[in-house]
Amino acid sequence: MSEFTYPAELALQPLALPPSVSVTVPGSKSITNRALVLAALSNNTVKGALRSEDTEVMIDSLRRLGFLVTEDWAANTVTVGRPGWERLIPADTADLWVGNSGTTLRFLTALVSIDRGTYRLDGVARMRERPVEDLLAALRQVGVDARSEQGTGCPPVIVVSGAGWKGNVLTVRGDVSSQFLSGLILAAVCSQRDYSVVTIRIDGPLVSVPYVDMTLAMMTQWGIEAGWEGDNTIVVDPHWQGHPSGYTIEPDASAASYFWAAAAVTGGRVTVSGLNRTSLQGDVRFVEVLGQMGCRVEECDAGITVHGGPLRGVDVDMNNISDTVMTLGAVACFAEGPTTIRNVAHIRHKETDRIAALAKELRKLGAEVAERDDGLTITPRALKGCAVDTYNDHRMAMSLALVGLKVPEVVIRNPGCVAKTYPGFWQDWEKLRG
Ligand SMILES: O=C(O)C1=C[C@@H](OP(=O)(O)O)[C@@H](O)[C@H](O)C1
Ligand SMILES: C=C(OP(=O)(O)O)C(=O)O
Repeated sequence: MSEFTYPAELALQPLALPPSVSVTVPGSKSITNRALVLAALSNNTVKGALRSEDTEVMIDSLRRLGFLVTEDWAANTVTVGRPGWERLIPADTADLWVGNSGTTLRFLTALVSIDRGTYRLDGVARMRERPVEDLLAALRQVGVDARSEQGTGCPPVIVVSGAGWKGNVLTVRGDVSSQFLSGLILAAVCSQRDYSVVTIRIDGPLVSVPYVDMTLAMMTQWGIEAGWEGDNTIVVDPHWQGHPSGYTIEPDASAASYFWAAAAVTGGRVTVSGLNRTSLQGDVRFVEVLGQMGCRVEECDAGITVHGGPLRGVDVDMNNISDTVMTLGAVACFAEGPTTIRNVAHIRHKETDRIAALAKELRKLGAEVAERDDGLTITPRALKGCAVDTYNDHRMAMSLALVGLKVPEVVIRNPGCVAKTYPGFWQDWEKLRG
């Protein structure tokens, strides 16, 4: 992302006045990466796309797979398609670099299995610690030779496919990441010519359910019948019924959480435009947690507005909105009474071990934090500014920025890690000054 440069450390200045602003955040990462895959299979244009490291590795990988991609970032529009109709995946061999993008790794591992070919997917050091074995095991059930190159259950991943999936029934575990299931649903679209449905069963609990619902809702928007059958089975009709002519991406609700939370911690008012509760993104419900803490939440045509006020601690199950755990962790430091976050053990497998990282950095800032396997309890104490580490995790950086709105001398180390999903975050954050 050449447009932005970042210092090694960023010293934050607290706000002089509570903000009273309306902001626009970039397109959703999760919707962009799904839409790029669907566009690649159906020759389509994605509008309002997010440009960030996670979407750039997706676009670069699609090119390496032989898809034709035209980018017009002045209009945030990307067009993707196949050069011919003989193959579903144009290149029969490719080496893909997924950086630290979980969605790119998991969606493309599944996608490349639908055609004959040999593919390798690898990423940064942390990506080599992020699990993918449950997805590989599911692909082996339909005759795909899918394995972790070093036997670690993590990337690098090798996928050797004969001629797509043999069979139409798979079972996948869902307790580590929902992205395995979303990848299989996306790939199922073109996986079969011989069956009328593909059935994917979920073995055990499923985390991050709203992301699976997002995948299914997008399939419907793209003319594919896919949906739940009971609580633990997904059925996909692997035949297109037609495609949209162009597809528009919503603003990113996880990115919006930092701005709504800014209103909460400062007692100000912040509107994030372009989002409402009918969003495809579960993270839009983060505002309900702020509502429980004492904020007033207002939804109108322009977007969702949060009005801050005195905050009280809450006890919440965040399994459905786990990308906002760290946002809430920062807000909790400014509430009356403790906040307990539950049922998010799976966030230990993300860009960093997010439970451990959040506990460590909030303690450095002065909060009292009790860590459990599946979450944490944050008890507010007097805070003092210090240099905080971000663990190369964009959400650590953007969440800790909230503390810097109120507490002097907060310094963010490696602020450039925001580029994973929000390269212009620091510029937009300055808009809180009015
Ligand atoms: O499907 C998706 O787009 C995502 C699913 C979630 O991952 P998990 O299912 O691993 O929790 C979320 O954390 C990630 O940022 C995006
Ligand atoms: C966990 C995240 O991303 P991913 O799993 O797609 O790398 C995230 O954006 O917070």
